[in-house]
Amino acid sequence: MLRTTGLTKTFGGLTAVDGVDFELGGDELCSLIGPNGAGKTTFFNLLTGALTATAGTIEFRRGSESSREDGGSDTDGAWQDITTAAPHETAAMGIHRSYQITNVFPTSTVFENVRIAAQANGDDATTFWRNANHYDEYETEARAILERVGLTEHASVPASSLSHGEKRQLEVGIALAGDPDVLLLDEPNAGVSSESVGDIIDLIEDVATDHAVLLVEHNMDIVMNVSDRVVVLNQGKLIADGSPADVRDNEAVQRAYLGGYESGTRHSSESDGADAPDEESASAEGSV
Ligand SMILES: Nc1ncnc2c1ncn2[C@@H]1O[C@H](COP(=O)(O)OP(=O)(O)OP(=O)(O)O)[C@@H](O)[C@H]1O
Repeated sequence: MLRTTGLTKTFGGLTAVDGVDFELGGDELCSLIGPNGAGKTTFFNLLTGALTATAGTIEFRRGSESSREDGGSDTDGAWQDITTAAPHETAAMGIHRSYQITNVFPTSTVFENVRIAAQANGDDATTFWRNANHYDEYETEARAILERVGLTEHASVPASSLSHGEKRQLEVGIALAGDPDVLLLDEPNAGVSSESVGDIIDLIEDVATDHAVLLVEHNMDIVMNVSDRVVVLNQGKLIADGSPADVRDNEAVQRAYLGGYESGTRHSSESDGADAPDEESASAEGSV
């Protein structure tokens, strides 16, 4: 569905992403882990077109075998080179991300945030005279998404009044409103209270049932439990790619990142909460 070949990004003398070969399958929930500064966010920004690669390629292939059998579009099945695509182009193709830093319209209601996102993705997003039926469709779609992310009862409150964990749920809802094939989730658990972590895990697992998901997450208990596959970046290089158990037992990964990881333990390099202005405290046990 999404693959990179030799993907590289340099900032001056620093190589943040270094020759990464990676492929994400259509039905996969793959976690991207690594120490602070390993290049994970830069890698996300390259995939969405927010940053332009220094070298290497990014390709996207829309639709799985099953969706093609169901009558997918003409471009289904063909790899497209999207290395130089801009963010609005990757979004239009079906690659969406939720942000590590809360990215909602704070004074709009929870419902409006999702409806606006659905409308922005709609066929008539650039048309001044909108079809009233389409408007109804966006409302229906927004309500279905709020139900899915567990925010129906908060639909009419301003987004600013949500707890940090609920804002994370809203961010995933906004990303879903873009009708993505690939969801890039950037630390959806960061800053979420330990009581809310279960909701976030349920949400990640739910969206992974019908989307390809690439998850950046520092909480190893979440990573080990939800992932089909784990890839590890260290100093920009991909140093491991395999099942959660294989990666956990990989010596290079233990040295670079997981040293001493045991289920339910915390480690000093965690970054959770740094971007969390809300009252809820740091994320769950098990962050590294
Ligand atoms: N715009 C930029 N200009 C210069 N250097 C940058 C820029 N963005 C990232 N870097 C550097 O690139 C390296 C990788 O950063 P990146 O944010 O991708 O790491 P990360 O794995 O996401 O880290 P974290 O887990 O802390 O979020 C770091 O050394 C960072 O300082």
